[in-house]
Amino acid sequence: MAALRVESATVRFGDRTVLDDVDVGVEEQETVCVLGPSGSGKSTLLRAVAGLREPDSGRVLLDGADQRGVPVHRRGLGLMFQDHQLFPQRDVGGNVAFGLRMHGVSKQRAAARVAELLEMVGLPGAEHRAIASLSGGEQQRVALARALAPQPRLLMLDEPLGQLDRSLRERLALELQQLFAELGTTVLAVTHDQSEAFALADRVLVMREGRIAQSGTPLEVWQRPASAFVARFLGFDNVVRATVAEGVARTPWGPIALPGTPAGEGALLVRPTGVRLRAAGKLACRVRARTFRGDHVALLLAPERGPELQASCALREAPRPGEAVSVDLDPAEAVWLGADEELHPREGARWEDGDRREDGDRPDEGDRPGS
Ligand SMILES: Nc1ncnc2c1ncn2[C@@H]1O[C@H](COP(=O)(O)OP(=O)(O)OP(=O)(O)O)[C@@H](O)[C@H]1O
Repeated sequence: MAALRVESATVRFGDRTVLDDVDVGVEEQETVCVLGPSGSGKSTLLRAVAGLREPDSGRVLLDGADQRGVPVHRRGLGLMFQDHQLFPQRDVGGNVAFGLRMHGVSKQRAAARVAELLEMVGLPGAEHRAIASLSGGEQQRVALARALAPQPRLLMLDEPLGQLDRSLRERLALELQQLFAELGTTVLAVTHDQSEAFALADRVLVMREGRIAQSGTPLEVWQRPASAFVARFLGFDNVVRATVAEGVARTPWGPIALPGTPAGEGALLVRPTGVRLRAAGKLACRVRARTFRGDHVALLLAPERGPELQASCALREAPRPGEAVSVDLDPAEAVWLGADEELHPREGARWEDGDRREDGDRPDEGDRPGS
């Protein structure tokens, strides 16, 4: 039986439908991450499961039992929400013990459990430290220990690592994944950061305007985004309209062989790794910008025809901004995204012209996993 099942949940605020007939399942010991742009309904879904906002229609089942009318504190959940901050007047131990004492655990047993939990989250012996003396990352660890303390049947995390800088976030995401696996914790987490979701999750749900746009393992979603929306949300910008006939997609960049794809119009993604620099490639381009990403270089190319292209190449062969290059598009790195999607330009595009980003001093440039 699934630990959590959300069936046809709908939540409205006034005449706005914020959660629209959503179905979600989380299996025992599974970590599911809900991902999506701001305002897509992620927190509302979590709040509906927690009982902070009853759905207007549909059901929330925990271990098979309908939770309608069951108050938040009787649902057996561990909550680590942005609006559930630590108690600043209690020390670390007092914060972690809070839920235990509420459940009537004796002082002595609570103290032993607190010590064990602080050890687990990497803060051994921190019981008597003041909350104000902790760094952001340490506070997140204490909040996690507090949520885990009563051994919840479902741990719910809302932007668990949101306040932290990127390198700490990635490290903690990996630590959390290991911890949840060791403890056998069942987790439903919300984040708008795909690298965090992909590091943590057994399965990701991508939300769009109150609905589930895609559900799958991180690898499935990464390899086969279900729509232009999901592809762009993951940071893939090489998405264009194309027409397929006889196994060939006609794109503004030229034809790409897609054997077996049914004829029709739709959206096509070419991954940056599929834009190959060649001595005599079929598509001439000028390099508009480049960014160093550790083990490779991300290029922004202005082709002689069609929209700009993101490309990825090795450090040693990276051309300079302004240089003329030519590319071939590798059909093995092209994904047909289907016919039913209008093409939205992605919000907040990060590219800028010229050489400015060459020094790689902008830490947020590395946040598209694998791109
Ligand atoms: N109590 C409320 N009253 C009215 N509208 C609300 C309320 N709570 C949320 N909304 C609206 O519902 C929509 C979805 O909000 P929600 O917080 O679930 O999105 P989200 O995906 O978690 O966004 P973010 O990543 O910014 O936290 C938003 O447009 C928000 O303004």
